[in-house]
Amino acid sequence: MKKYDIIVIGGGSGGLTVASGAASLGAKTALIEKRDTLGGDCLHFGCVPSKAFIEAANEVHAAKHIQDLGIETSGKISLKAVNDRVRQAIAHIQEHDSIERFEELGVDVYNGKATFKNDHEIDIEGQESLYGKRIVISTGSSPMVPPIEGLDEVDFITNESVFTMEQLPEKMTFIGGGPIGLELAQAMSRLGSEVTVIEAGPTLLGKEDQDIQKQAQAILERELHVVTGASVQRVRMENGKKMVYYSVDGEETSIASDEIFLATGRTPNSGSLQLDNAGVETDKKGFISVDATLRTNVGHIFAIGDINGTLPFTHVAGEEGKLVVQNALYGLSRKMSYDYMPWNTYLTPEVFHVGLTQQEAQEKHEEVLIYTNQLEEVDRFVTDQSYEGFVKIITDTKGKIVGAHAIGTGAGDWMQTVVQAMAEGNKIGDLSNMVYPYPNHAEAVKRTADQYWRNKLFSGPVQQVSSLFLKWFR
Ligand SMILES: Cc1cc2nc3c(=O)[nH]c(=O)nc-3n(C[C@H](O)[C@H](O)[C@H](O)COP(=O)(O)OP(=O)(O)OC[C@H]3O[C@@H](n4cnc5c(N)ncnc54)[C@H](O)[C@@H]3O)c2cc1C
Ligand SMILES: NC(=O)c1ccc[n+]([C@@H]2O[C@H](COP(=O)([O-])OP(=O)(O)OC[C@H]3O[C@@H](n4cnc5c(N)ncnc54)[C@H](O)[C@@H]3O)[C@@H](O)[C@H]2O)c1
Repeated sequence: MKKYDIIVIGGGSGGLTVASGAASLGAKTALIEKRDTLGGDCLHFGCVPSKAFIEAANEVHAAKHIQDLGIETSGKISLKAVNDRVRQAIAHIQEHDSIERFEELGVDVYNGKATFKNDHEIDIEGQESLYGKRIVISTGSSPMVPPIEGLDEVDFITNESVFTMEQLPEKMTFIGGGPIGLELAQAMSRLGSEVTVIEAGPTLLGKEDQDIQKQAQAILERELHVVTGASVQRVRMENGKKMVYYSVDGEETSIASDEIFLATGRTPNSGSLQLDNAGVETDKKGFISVDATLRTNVGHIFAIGDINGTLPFTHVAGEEGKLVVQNALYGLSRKMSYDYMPWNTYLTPEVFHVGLTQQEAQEKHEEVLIYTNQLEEVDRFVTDQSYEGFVKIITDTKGKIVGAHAIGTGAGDWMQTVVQAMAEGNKIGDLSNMVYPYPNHAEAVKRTADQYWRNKLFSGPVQQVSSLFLKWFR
């Protein structure tokens, strides 16, 4: 049996970070991936295809609206052509995540489904077993299929099938109004489908700051039919249409469409690992429980990425991977912190999030200060004619940033300056002290932060001392 310093199960965002990091540090490293290719969900069914798809849909949308500048356009959308572009993006990035590249880095890559034989030995379907001194589980997650009557009889689409569709459905119903549902619902609508989103919760984007939720929903409702607070009862085929029956406030209604897209959350890929053989514990939903050092209850087995049920994002899986390389190889107990972990939802306009929402901050801190700025007050957004949205920065009473949120075109890029400030322990006033080239989008951050000095300097003792001095000086 081959012996390794570290075995990584799952060749996605988290697993690849660990495998390349460990091999680069000289550890004898094995990576087991059940699919033929590396890259995981992010590359094949998640971030990469969805962002390529969204970009194509936004180009179609822009082309339709170019008439405002006097140019006529006509023609029909080819969903196949859109998805060909998606495949090109995947193929380009796949080169970076190729098996050959990882082998060159010194990783032994095994292709097959991994299961635990015991807490140190892993079986690979149809192949030899491996021994690992340390084991990292990074097997990701899959679309969660809720127990809705009829879903086993009516075909539905998920993020795993949408990027191979060739025909644009005339009407689509999305069940679930989180990031996956909304990003793709808006894209489908921009390509020309008539889209309805049915969300069980009281609002869309349940994890966002409430003011952001409100504005995002108002903007999306111009392009999508949105139903919130809905309980989906059943789905079934009727006269060639896919019917979704749901009720709001006890009143039942239905909607007919050509396709149903399910985006109701994620379920962990832990079921087939035979974790019991290793004694690794999961929570009730099957997510693998870890402590802050990302160790499971079995000290030499770690779990990172979607499988541990913390924040299901590619960059989180990557950061967790970096930490685990240190903890696993050198026996350290460094702790993972999610305090300044940003995320961005790629709607138009984008929705950016870092730290606490206003609601969370007000629960956690005795007093918080809220600074907001509308994008219509920032010249670059005005010249772009794209000034819908706002920035909100939340601080404690000493100016320490505890959360920041934005909705606006490109927010994920220009809000990054706030993430850097938070990570370096800078305060809101520091964001105002930087120089921003005029006219850029990040000035939205500066204008929000300027309010801190305005409040500090132009009210209270500083203003009083200043006016006394000016009186005397005259
Ligand atoms: C539509 C969509 C859009 C998204 N957009 C974004 C985005 O814009 N930004 C962002 O940060 N995140 C985004 N995400 C989330 C992101 O894709 C995940 O958080 C990320 O892929 C998680 O990485 P991971 O390593 O945990 O799992 P994965 O990348 O899924 O990797 C898990 C790997 O393990 C393999 N595997 C599973 N079981 C076994 C087994 N028993 N043996 C061997 N191999 C196994 C799988 O085949 C897979 O390759 C999106 C997700 C979706 C679905
Ligand atoms: N831009 C990004 O970074 C990005 C994009 C897409 C996905 N992701 C990641 O993927 C994760 C999963 O996304 P998601 O949107 O599937 O999950 P989610 O849990 O964020 O949202 C699922 C939504 O479906 C609703 N829902 C659940 N069951 C329902 C039912 N029976 N009927 C109606 N509504 C129902 C929930 O209330 C929730 O609002 C996200 O948390 C995010 O971390 C990130």
